[in-house]
Amino acid sequence: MAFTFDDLQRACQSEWDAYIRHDFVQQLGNGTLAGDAFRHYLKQDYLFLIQFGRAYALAAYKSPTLDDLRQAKAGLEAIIGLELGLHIDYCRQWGISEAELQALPEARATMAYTRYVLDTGNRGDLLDLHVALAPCLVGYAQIGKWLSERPETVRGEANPYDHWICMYEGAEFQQAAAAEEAWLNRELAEISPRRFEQLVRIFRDATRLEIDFWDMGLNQRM
Ligand SMILES: Cc1ncc(CN)c(N)n1
Repeated sequence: MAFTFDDLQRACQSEWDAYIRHDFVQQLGNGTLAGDAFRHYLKQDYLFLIQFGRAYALAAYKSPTLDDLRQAKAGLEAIIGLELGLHIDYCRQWGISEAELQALPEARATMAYTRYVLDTGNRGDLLDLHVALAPCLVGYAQIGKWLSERPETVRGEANPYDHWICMYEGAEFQQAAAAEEAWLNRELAEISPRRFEQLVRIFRDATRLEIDFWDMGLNQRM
């Protein structure tokens, strides 16, 4: 049997749905999310993206083939080149300067998630690391698509979070996530059922940590 990314998602469907359709996401789509909750999330996400940049750099270091190395570089570009650049501009529009971002302390949820991924990558192999990274890239692409398709989502100037939705539903982010999913599908096709179960555990844990990250934003917890 050849496993795929969809099998990973199905194995953790309840956690995956709780992540993709989290209250934070729904309120953001409806335009009703409290501004302070969004600002808290934005600040922590800056710190998150820097650590995830390191994780993709670790994936590059662990890549045995040129194809693997190119995939790690594409992930690094999506996070550091595309997303973090837009993020810094976006923070400025929300009254948060780059100097303020650089001086921020990390919330516990940020530390827990990012260090879990780095630790998984350090002690495991390249596939363990990409599976731990998948909820980030593939998950936000699904969130962007889900928000753009659901009828309750408020679009345009009536929603202060419309730019955020545009970033994740946009072609560049969607293509980066599709490339990551394709890489995962090639690797998952080769593994045994026992190895798949090990990867399900990693995927579930990373997805649960994404849920905690949304909770942290909603509750403005440090
Ligand atoms: C917490 C989190 N997870 C995922 C993404 C999308 N790269 C993000 N910006 N922040």
